[in-house]
Amino acid sequence: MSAEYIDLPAAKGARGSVRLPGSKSISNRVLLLAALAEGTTEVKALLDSDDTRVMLEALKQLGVGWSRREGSDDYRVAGIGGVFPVKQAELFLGNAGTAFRSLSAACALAGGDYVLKGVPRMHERPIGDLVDAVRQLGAQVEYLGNAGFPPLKMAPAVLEEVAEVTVKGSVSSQYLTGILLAAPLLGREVTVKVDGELISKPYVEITLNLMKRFGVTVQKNGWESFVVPAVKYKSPGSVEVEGDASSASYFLAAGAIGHGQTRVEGVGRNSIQGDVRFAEALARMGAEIDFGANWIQCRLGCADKLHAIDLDCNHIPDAAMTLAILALFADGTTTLRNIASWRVKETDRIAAMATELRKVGATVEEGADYIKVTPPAKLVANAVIDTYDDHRMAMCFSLVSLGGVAIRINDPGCTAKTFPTYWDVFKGIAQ
Ligand SMILES: O=C(O)C1=C[C@@H](OP(=O)(O)O)[C@@H](O)[C@H](O)C1
Ligand SMILES: C=C(OP(=O)(O)O)C(=O)O
Repeated sequence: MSAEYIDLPAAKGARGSVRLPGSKSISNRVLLLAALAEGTTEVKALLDSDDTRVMLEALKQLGVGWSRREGSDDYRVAGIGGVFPVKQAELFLGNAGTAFRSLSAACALAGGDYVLKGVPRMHERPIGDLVDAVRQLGAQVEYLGNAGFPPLKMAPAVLEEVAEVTVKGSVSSQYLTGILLAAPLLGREVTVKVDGELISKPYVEITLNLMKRFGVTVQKNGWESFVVPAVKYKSPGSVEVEGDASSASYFLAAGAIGHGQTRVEGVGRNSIQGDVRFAEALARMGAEIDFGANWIQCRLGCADKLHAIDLDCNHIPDAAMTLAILALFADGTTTLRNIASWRVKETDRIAAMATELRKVGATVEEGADYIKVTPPAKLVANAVIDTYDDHRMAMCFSLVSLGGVAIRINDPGCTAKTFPTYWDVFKGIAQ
């Protein structure tokens, strides 16, 4: 979608069932694991979006063969069983944190000359903690722009026989994920220690779960250290990607805001994604939630308003943005805490959320790591929302229309990062 804006009419409600696109976090991890593994992997229901496209393209440039089954989101990846065969490449990774951080670690240990770059915003997203960690292993990494940020230039690592590496966990969990995913390339046991409090922990659970499916069982000692054995990745044959739990949050919230009943299919009780716990927060706000093995359903039930909540959202940083919108429909002030990482994502999400929520009439207080949202007596109609090239800002603010006011969303095409078909799917549930 290349339109400058989309006008969403005031909707009376929301109802319906949505099949979710594939999980971004699972898709990009599985692609890298399948690439590094011995054997061929059939990857089913991969997310088709900007973030996975840059990952697929980068793997191709690094010499990994893959093909897509025509007319489907199913892929066959021919694992290389070790390090990348192409020893020189310049990779463009857009604004995909999951691709940038994991490929940085893998390329740094892969014995080649690589340059990794992205869009201007990616060059403002920190990566110093990951670079510091791979350097302990002997990686030769240089900053091409500002120290601590992409783009990065890598020369063949002079691998040292160190048995331990320490990574900081307080800015992004993706650095730890990157080191864990790449560690089996070392061919020896290595202990990865976490320095300081680790944020976004459920994403590391996804990493460990998928590494195990590819034959590498990491020994986890609390959240302090992880022992990665000297075992090579082996393809499990086939992997089916779950629906995206962060994308699910918009449709579940729609059911509550729109006083209807909505259902998402593709994630459920058995999900390995931490963002399914968004449903718990929604239940605390008064919505009725039902879980099946592979679906989640939401309705507001007899409550006519949602309850305000005060919640530590560190475990659900992405879906927590949807809670900030739900706060517009609550009976008091909602506080979302421990979300400092919002400031270094697609945009400064705390600032962006505060600015745009004020446009629809909310009273908002922001701090370094929290946001407090007090709803207006009446939502302002016809607000024009800026989205800051942040897919979640666009998807979040679409929900305001379900509260019975028209809204304009600028640059709706930015949802392509994780959900290119979002607007059609959204129109399908808005009444
Ligand atoms: O590992 C992952 O797949 C992700 C981790 C989270 O980032 P942080 O660890 O930087 O919070 C999350 O926000 C991002 O969308 C996906
Ligand atoms: C933070 C996000 O993305 P990334 O994987 O680029 O960090 C996100 O999708 O909300």
